[in-house]
Parts: sequence; C-alpha cells; structure tokens
Amino acid sequence: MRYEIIGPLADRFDEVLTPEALAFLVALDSEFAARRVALLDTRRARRARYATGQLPDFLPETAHIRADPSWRVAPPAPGLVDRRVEITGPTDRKMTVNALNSGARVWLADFEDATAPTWHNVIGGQLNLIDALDRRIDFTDARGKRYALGDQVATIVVRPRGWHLVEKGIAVDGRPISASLVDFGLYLYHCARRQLDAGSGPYFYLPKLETHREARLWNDVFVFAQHYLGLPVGTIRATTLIETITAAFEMEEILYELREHSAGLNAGRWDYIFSVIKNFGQWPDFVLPDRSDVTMTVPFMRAYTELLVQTCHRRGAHAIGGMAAFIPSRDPAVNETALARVRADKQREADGGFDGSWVAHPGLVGVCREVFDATLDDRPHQLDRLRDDVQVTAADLLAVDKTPGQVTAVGVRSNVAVALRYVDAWLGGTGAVALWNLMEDAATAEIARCQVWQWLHHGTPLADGGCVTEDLVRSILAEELAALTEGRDDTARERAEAAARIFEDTALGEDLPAFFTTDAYARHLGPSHGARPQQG
Ligand SMILES: CC(=O)SCCNC(=O)CCNC(=O)[C@H](O)C(C)(C)COP(=O)(O)OP(=O)(O)OC[C@H]1O[C@@H](n2cnc3c(N)ncnc32)[C@H](O)[C@@H]1OP(=O)(O)O
Ligand SMILES: O=CC(=O)O
Repeated sequence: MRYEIIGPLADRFDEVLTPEALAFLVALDSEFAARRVALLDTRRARRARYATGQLPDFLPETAHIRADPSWRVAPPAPGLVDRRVEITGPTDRKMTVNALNSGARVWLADFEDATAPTWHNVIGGQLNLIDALDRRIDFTDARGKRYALGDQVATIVVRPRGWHLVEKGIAVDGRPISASLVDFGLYLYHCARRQLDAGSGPYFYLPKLETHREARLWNDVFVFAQHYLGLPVGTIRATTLIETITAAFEMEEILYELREHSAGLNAGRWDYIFSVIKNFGQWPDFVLPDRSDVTMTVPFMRAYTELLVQTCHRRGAHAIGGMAAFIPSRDPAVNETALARVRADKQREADGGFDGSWVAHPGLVGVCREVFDATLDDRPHQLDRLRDDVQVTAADLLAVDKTPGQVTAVGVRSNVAVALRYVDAWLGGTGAVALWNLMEDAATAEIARCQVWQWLHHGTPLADGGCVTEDLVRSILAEELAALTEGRDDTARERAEAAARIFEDTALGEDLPAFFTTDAYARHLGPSHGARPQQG
C-alpha cells in the first residue's frame, strides 16, 4: 500500500508525519478500512429501517451479556481514578496550555465536535500534544501574554474524529484515510510512550458510536495497535460517549466489548438529541420543542442518563456527565445566571451518581469541582452507588413525546442563526464558538439544523401563530445572512454565503443528511490540493 501526503508540510509537520508514523497509519488502514466502511453501510441500513417505523430495542442476541453479573471492566488507569472535573476543548496552542492548567482533572483534547478539521488543526493539534508532553509548549502571544504549563496539569484524553469522517490530507492507495485512525494513530504513535514515561497512559474518548459492533472495531484497533507498538494489551483506555439513541440500547455490550480497555461511559447529551431527531425525525411523536426546552430533566433524557450511571457502576466503570452549554460572560448578571445553571446541572449529575462531569470553559472548573467535592467527600468517585432503584425500559428511552415545551418563532430564528454562524466559523477553521452566551460546537449546530428540518417536515405549528414553512425559514436565513455579512470583506462574505448554502442543503431538503460535516468537509475544508505530494 502506498501513502501520499496531500496536505502541505507546514513548519514542523514533519515531526508528526514521520515515515514510521505514516507506516503505522497505513497498517491500521489496511487492517480496518473495509470494516469501517461496512459498519457505515449498516448505519445507513438501520436508519432506513427506522424510516419504515421500526424502533430500536435491547438486543435479544446479547441478552446473556446483560444477564451475566460477573464481568467488570478493567480497574481505572493512573490519572483516570478521580475524574470529578473534565474540561473539553480544541487542541490549538493557547487552549492546550489553558486547559492543562485549568485545575480540571482531565482535559478532553478534541479533534471532534470542537475542532474544524482543517489540515492545520489536525496536524498542528498533534504537534501541540507532543510539545505539551515534552513541556516545550510555552509561548508569548501578540499581546505579550505569556502561556506556560504549571506543575499540576490535567490528564490528557484525546477524542479522535468519528468513524463517519475521512482525512483528505493523507491518501492511501489514492483514497482518503479514516479520520478516526489518523487522530488515534498519530497520537498513539507519538505520545503513548511519552505518557507512560510520565506515569499516565494513552487515553481516548470514542465519539458518536452507534452500536457495540463499532465498539468492537475500536477494541480490535486497540489490540492491533498495541501489538504493533509493543505495548501490553490494556495500556490504552477509552471512555465511550453514549451520544446516539442506538448506543443507549447497547451500553452494557459496549462496555463488554471494550472491557480490557474501557474507562467508562460519558453522557454526550447534545449529540444524543441530534441522534434522536436524525433517526426518528420524520415521526410526529418525535417532534421536539425549542432547543432550549430539551433539558436534561425531560423524561427521555433523564431515562438515558440514569440507565448510563446504573450500567457503568454495575460494571465498575466511571460514569461521566455531559456538557452544560452555558459559559461565563463578562456581563455580571448573565454570568451569575450561567454559573447558577451550570451548578444546578452538575448538582443533578452528582446526585444521580455520576463520578464527574464536563465543563466547556476554565471559568466553570471551580463550580463543577465544588459540587463534586461536596458529593464525593474524600472518595475519588462514587462507583459504590449502584443505582439499583433505576428501572429504565425501552419505552422510557423513546418517550420523546413526553417532552414539555413549545416551538416558537424565537426558537426557529435561534436555530437558523446558530447553525449559520457556527458553520461560518467552522469553514473559517474554528470548531467551537460562544454565541449568545452559549457554547456552540458541531453537535449543538447539528441539533439546530435538524430541528429546522424536522419542523419544516411536519409543518409544525408555532406557539405564537402560524407554522414553520420553507418561506419563513428562507426569509429568516436571508435576514441572518445579511446581519452576518454586514461590513465583511469579500472572502468573509463568500464564506458566510457558503455556510448559508450548507444550511439550505442540510436543513431544507427532502431528506435529512446524516451529518453536515461530511459534505461540508468534502467540498470546503482540508488540505490544499495544489501542494506537492510526498509519497512513501
Ligand atoms: C457537545 C460537545 O461535544 S461538548 C465538547 C466540545 N466543545 C468544546 O469543547 C467547547 C470548548 N469551549 C470553547 O471552545 C470555548 O470555551 C468557547 C469557544 C465556547 C468560548 O471561548 P472564548 O470565546 O475564548 O471564551 P473567553 O473569551 O471567555 O475565554 C477566556 C479564556 O479562557 C480560555 N478558554 C475558554 N474555553 C477554554 C477551553 N475549553 N479550554 C481551554 N481554554 C479555554 C480562552 O482561550 C481565553 O484564554 P485567554 O484569557 O488566555 O485569552
Ligand atoms: O459530545 C458531547 C455531546 O454532548 O454531544
């Protein structure tokens, strides 16, 4: 097999894209590319079945795994015992230093929802991780502010991109390589030994899994990679995000598949809502109210998080809470509200048995820590809370029609504005932004555009009169685009117009595309094709 680096070799990229690291990626690709494609085919087939009215259920063929009380996942690895606060964020240089210094126990170094996968972000992010581990990431910015790693830094857990994405910057036998394998493989190749030498390990968050078969693929990747690099099996640890409705029916099986490598499950709430709309959006019982009404206390969200904690603790695995999207503001009144909401969210998670939770911003680490400190007392986690009281059925997981709330004109406009502005930022190379005091990333933007599609599809009535029509959405889009482009130069205006077209393609069509990122990446992002390829 032959590889080709299509992306330009910017300064120091050769330290990441070494012949040996690329040979490792080629080995991963030759072993797993076909299985990845086959699993993506089964995703499409499953969605097609749901379109005919079938609903998911707990699997009869794996009932023996759920019924067997004897198995457990591996005990927590060094650096992953106490996970009361985890900060997430992209891997640019400044955010890397700020996240590692934030006081959180764990930093989720994100190549997924918080990163627009430009070639620069993908390879530059890997370089920043290497530099952080070598403690040579210190720098001074243009304002003269100095960034330097402190003595106490967070444990790094890398989130590679999901199985649905490819990386155009590296081709194997002329086709783009799996983005998951690139992000996983480059980090493991360069940083596993560095992490082990530092007393930690190569740890991952696995995004957007839909089934335990996808977890098995990851597990097989881990076993293969560890053999290839001479690492003992079980060195790698991975926390799986339960952020699809189908994975919620297979949580036990996912832990089981990964049991030698599992570091628990995380309740990825935003992608979960996106997945519910994506899979069942065409059915009237699944029409959701305004995005702001779909809180963690609505019945179907509560059911999934309670089942997650119970499942994890039965198997000795950490249960990690999700992301409250409120972020600190310089306006004291807004800030007070944001902190109160985050506190309430974290308190609910701690009370429910979660062992720790996510924050999106360093200014929220303290709130999350205070809540979990008070709940955990002197324990590092609460794996002893088995939640035997929880009884969740398939019907509970699917009780979307019990979600209170309304669809309003404000809710429609907010979704259009958020999706447009987020995609515009993403095309510009930024994968997470603050919009109207909320953190927005790929997952939250997916909800925004899918809700618009769903409401249009059903001609949903608006609480304030009228209903959601294509004319209404197009007129809002035109207004929001005009507001966004005002005062911009030609390049920035063209980018916003491209974002508007992506919104039209992914929210206003007959069918609901599975991800806005796949098509947008294929058409807009990635390496410069004019660059001279390197071969090996
Ligand atoms: C659904 C999911 O998947 S959730 C997980 C994926 N999403 C994320 O990870 C989002 C993470 N959060 C972020 O990216 C950012 O907080 C944003 C974009 C939402 C807001 O960032 P900003 O607009 O820079 O916020 P703000 O100006 O308040 O930041 C203050 C400082 O904190 C830093 N900061 C903010 N968030 C983070 C973070 N998550 N990690 C590290 N540093 C951060 C900023 O870099 C800035 O540093 P500086 O003072 O040295 O310049
Ligand atoms: O990835 C996390 C989510 O909430 O979505």
